[in-house]
Amino acid sequence: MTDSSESLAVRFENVSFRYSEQSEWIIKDINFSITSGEWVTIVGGNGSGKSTLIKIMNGLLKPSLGRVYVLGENIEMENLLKIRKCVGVIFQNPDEQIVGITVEEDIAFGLQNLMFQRNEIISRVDHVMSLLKLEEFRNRPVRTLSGGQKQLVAIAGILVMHPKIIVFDEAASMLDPQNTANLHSLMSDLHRKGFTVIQVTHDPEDILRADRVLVLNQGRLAFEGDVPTLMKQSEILEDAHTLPPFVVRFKKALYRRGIELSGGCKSEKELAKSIWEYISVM
Ligand SMILES: Nc1ncnc2c1ncn2[C@@H]1O[C@H](COP(=O)(O)OP(=O)(O)OP(=O)(O)O)[C@@H](O)[C@H]1O
Repeated sequence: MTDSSESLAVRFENVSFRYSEQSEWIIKDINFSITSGEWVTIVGGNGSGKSTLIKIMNGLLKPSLGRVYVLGENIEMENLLKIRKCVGVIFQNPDEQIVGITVEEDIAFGLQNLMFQRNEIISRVDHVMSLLKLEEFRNRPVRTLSGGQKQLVAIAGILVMHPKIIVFDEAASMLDPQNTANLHSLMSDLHRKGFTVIQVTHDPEDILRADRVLVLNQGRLAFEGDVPTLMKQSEILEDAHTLPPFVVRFKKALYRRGIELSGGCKSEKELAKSIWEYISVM
């Protein structure tokens, strides 16, 4: 069955999920849409259902109730392979995604499985290796790499498949600051090129990069909207065991001390400008 609005990357319609008929509901009657090309960040406390939601999104789990559409198509058994090709997910633990012996073999695995031409495989693998600065590891056995290096290999293995929707499920959790910054710039690059980027994160600063944010609280969708709207209701984040970004906490702390800053505070630069304007008229 096909949904008419193919400009939507993902649509959840009244989706509920539980792992077995006897167990508790993990996802509770969730509705949302993600437009193609959007950057959506999903936050929420531990166990709030973020990874479960992602697994439903790429067909790894079937919703217990409701419907899920990816690029206009309802996820069904018959189109699972197609859906998984469209939605590339980079999970938190790279060991779950590593399949080849050497780095090069691991990255090429998905393409080989789908019988891509040898020249195409070589060109795509070379491209992602250079993008993620993995060339020096080309012939290394993956098991000899560090956690962070394995994570980069897992990311390469997804990017090489050219998915239209790329999900980063706490993908930076094993990366050092340098590689985290590289990953953020890669995500921005993918977003600029028109890919749909979905990020699951516990880092409050990531919220500010998103076009839109979904907040999960114990399996319910507590908020769906843009960053400025969420920042005006940052208690939604706190209720969902998630810290608001530093600039919001700082602005609030000043407010409690009687200092009310005007202007937006989407970045530290904007915050500094608002403080400058405040003290300039004192
Ligand atoms: N395979 C499973 N079988 C049964 N329950 C599960 C399974 N996987 C997850 N759960 C439960 O589902 C709930 C949501 O888990 P999920 O991993 O989706 O949360 P999360 O928001 O991604 O958490 P975190 O931030 O800690 O990674 C948790 O209570 C978890 O114990």
